Amino acid sequence: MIITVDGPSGAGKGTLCYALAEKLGYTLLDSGAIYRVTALAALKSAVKLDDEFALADLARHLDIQFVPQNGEVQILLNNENVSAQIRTQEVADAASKVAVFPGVRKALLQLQKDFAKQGNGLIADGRDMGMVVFPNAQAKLFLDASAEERAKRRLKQLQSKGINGNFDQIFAEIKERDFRDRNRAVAPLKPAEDALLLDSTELDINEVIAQALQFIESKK
Ligand SMILES: Nc1ncnc2c1ncn2[C@@H]1O[C@H](COP(=O)(O)OP(=O)(O)OP(=O)(O)O)[C@@H](O)[C@H]1O
Ligand SMILES: Nc1ccn([C@@H]2O[C@H](COP(=O)(O)O)[C@@H](O)[C@H]2O)c(=O)n1
Repeated sequence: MIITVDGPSGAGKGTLCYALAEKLGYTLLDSGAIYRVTALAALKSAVKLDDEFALADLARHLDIQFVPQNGEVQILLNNENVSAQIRTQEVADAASKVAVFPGVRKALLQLQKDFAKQGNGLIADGRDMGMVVFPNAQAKLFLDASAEERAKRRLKQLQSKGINGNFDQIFAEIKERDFRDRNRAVAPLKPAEDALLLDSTELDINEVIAQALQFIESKK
């Protein structure tokens, strides 16, 4: 079974997908990490973030590995563990810039589809999982939350890591990334017609997981 979870930044997709993968024993595809690694590779090699041709070439030749370790997946770029580096705000912002280019998206498509070949079921987390990468998925979810709630969550997440964040700045960054993700010409962020829309603004994580599991069961 393939389950897709799409939605904007900070809606709780990663948290939900991790829990679903654990509960169901499925493979997890964090497609955002692939865009982040592409962006990091560009930043490291001084490829400009507006050079579609060079970015697509970089994406086609990306040396990326996903290495399971102690229940987590470590992400390697050119054999270097970049799991922490790809989580910075700079890389998130760069990822949403490189993700607008059709050439980049095309170059990364097969890599994402290949995750379904592992055969034990797949939970795919991203922006275009249900619409583009796995249009035939059996269960599609679109997880949303208000931009203000998502910014609050991101601030709390930073504070829990001992990092001081600024709410207004995080709120502005979330809205900017939403705009870019929702308005790009190719694979814009939007729910598939057959997706369950789940607004988590007023739901805690356990309620989101319970509703998602109920929906998945109904699709089995
Ligand atoms: N329903 C919820 N209620 C409160 N906090 C939540 C909820 N879901 C997730 N969170 C928290 O919000 C933060 C962001 O969640 P998460 O990283 O899962 O979002 P995301 O949609 O995967 O974001 P991105 O697309 O940017 O990776 C985390 O700190 C997580 O613990
Ligand atoms: N399927 C996807 C996944 C991600 N993106 C872009 O990457 C950025 C980072 O994603 P995170 O989920 O890790 O925050 C995101 O803002 C998107 O621009 C994408 O286009 N398609």
